[in-house]
Amino acid sequence: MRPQLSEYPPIYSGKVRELYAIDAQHMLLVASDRISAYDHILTTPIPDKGRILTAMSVFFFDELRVPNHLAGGPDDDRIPAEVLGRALVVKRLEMAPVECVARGYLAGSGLAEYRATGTVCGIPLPAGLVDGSRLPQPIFTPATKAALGEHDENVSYEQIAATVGAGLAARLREATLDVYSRGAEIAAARGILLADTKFEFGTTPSGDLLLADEVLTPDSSRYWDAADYEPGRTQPSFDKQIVRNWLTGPESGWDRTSDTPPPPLPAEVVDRTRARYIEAYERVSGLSFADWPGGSA
Ligand SMILES: N#Cc1c(N)ncnc1-c1cnn(Cc2cccc(F)c2)c1
Repeated sequence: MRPQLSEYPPIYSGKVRELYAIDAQHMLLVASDRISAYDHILTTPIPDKGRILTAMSVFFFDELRVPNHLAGGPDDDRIPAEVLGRALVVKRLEMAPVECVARGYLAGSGLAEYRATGTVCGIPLPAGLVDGSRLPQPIFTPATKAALGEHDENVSYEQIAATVGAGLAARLREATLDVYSRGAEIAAARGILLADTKFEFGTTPSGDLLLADEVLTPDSSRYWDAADYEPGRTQPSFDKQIVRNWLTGPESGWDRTSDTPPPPLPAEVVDRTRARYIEAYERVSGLSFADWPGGSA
């Protein structure tokens, strides 16, 4: 008999995910069907988004064979039926206060910093790079964890070393670049470019460094379709472009420069977006989402 979610005390509620306490050593990490766009949490959920992104994390945890915080499988008995397939039992860790970002391509805040300084997080880059340029090699561009609703702040490696110590900083950089590079290689072989990603790591009482949080999902990474890749412009998001285009198009009636919240999404936009998430998972993993636990089936 599975427990009720209400039996687990809530610890933290993020934009699209929640964290609950199971016991002194374990937590329940729950991914919702909520989607964000233009710094707003939309009122319309994308059915199965939580399950699809949980499946993606589990695929990469397994495929990359990285020491990680998973304490059970997606059908672990401690997972309540109402969140089965979109929740994972994880080991409770001492989390490093660092957003461990790896970038293989120039986009977002990295592009803005490069245009202003020629560097990202203090790392000098070649002149002449444009929006979407592939970098000569992936770079570690850490950030401080911002409060809910705020943007993380890019910081230098030296600042991270001063915060967490040189030893842990070096371990974080090495693990971040290793996991990103191998994950990006798997995805690229299947026509999906992982432009950048954000990892979180934690340590066990015995000092082991484990990969935590979600891994290489479209919420923690930029997913681009290799078939549409063209440096010199903003690349379309594999998963969110349908929503972005509708919200900024004439049909939504929404002005993203206003303070008004985005309107609800039409069913067609929801359906196409759900299909994009499933396509991303099935292309990257080679697995069928129909085989993933939970859902109405
Ligand atoms: N993962 C993990 C983790 C762990 N294994 N041990 C201790 N703490 C964390 C932890 C704390 N904050 N977060 C971010 C986060 C993730 C998911 C949902 C949320 F609401 C918030 C992760």
